[in-house]
Amino acid sequence: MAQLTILGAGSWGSALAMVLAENGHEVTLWSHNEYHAQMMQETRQNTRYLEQLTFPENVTITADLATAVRDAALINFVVPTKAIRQVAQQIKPYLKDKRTDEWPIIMHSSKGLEQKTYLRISEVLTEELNLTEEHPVVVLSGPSHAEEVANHDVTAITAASQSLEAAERVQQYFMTDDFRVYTNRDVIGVETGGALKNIIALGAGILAGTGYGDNAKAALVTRGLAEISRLGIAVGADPLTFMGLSGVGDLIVTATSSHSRNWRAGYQIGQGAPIDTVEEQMGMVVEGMATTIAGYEVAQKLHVEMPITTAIYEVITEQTTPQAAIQQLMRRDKKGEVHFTDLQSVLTPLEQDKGE
Ligand SMILES: NC(=O)c1ccc[n+]([C@@H]2O[C@H](COP(=O)([O-])OP(=O)(O)OC[C@H]3O[C@@H](n4cnc5c(N)ncnc54)[C@H](O)[C@@H]3O)[C@@H](O)[C@H]2O)c1
Ligand SMILES: O=P(O)(O)OC[C@H](O)CO
Repeated sequence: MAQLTILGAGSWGSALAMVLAENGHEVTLWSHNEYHAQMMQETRQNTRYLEQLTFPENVTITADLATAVRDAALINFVVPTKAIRQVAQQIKPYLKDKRTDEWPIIMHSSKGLEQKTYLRISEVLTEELNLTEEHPVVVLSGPSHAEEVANHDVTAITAASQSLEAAERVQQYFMTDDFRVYTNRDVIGVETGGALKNIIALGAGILAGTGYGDNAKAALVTRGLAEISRLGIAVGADPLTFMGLSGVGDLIVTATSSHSRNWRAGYQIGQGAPIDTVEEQMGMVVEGMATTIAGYEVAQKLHVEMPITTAIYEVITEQTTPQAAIQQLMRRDKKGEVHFTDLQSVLTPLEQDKGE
């Protein structure tokens, strides 16, 4: 059985460590917080982030990066997006030599876009770890609340990589009777779907907190998916990916569930909580706040129309209220719903670019 490492001992890192351990692998779970690591190693619980889980014996918890990384066959980054680059820089000295040693699979299971650069997480990892086409990143993404995975509820998820072989190895490591993994080649689509759905989940929480009902939620999720697809296609995603687990699947699970931290943060905003306190009060990462800013800025830069994202951006930057933002959205110019021909008009220039 393989030696596999998870970097980040929050709710998702802990749930994924459990999945791998239940498959018989030797798992090392790294926390950047020494006290937290020691408590988890002693009590075999992660009461701070995922209290229902008991770590199997074959999970070792450490705060020592060298121990975590040195002999790993797989290194899975599961830290908040804002910490990805820094953690990648920290592990660099302990990685094997790509030219001579067996190189570990580098993967991540986080969901976001880097602030200011708007890079996807796989791009940040590729940049920092000098990855090549021979060793591309694998992305694990899809509808998956850590709490439900910890409870052995049924989950289906996607492992995406430019290397089908690497994606299949990840599929093999993670797949259990209640954790089903599909492979996918569209890294751009899988990552943009996973990141941008957090914006819409935040919006769904805002709607619910403001008192709107199911019609509004369905409108938001459906038109939100149109926006996610539009931006995703503009950066090179396969449109069909947004119909899959990491697209509409993740949007449903996040925008319709009170398990979602993004939804809950939005709900508090809708209820009138001061915006600057919401993330801190949650005590866990709420990727949707930073992703809304990055998503809004990149849409502006690429001239992609994203009215819902813009409305949520204006609410969280306190330029407008949820009620005024919703009214503004409803009073936009009359539109037709997107048809296949519209999609073609987006795709054709992109296809031509690829051919040149
Ligand atoms: N929780 C879920 O259900 C779930 C499911 C799928 C994907 N994700 C994604 O996984 C990522 C991690 O989320 P989570 O739910 O585990 O978050 P969390 O808030 O539960 O835990 C975050 C972890 O990251 C650590 N951390 C914070 N700053 C750090 C830093 N600078 N360096 C190293 N570690 C740091 C924290 O100590 C904590 O252990 C996010 O991108 C999230 O969107 C979460
Ligand atoms: O709790 P959230 O909102 O961070 O969402 C968790 C996962 O991304 C759902 O797939």
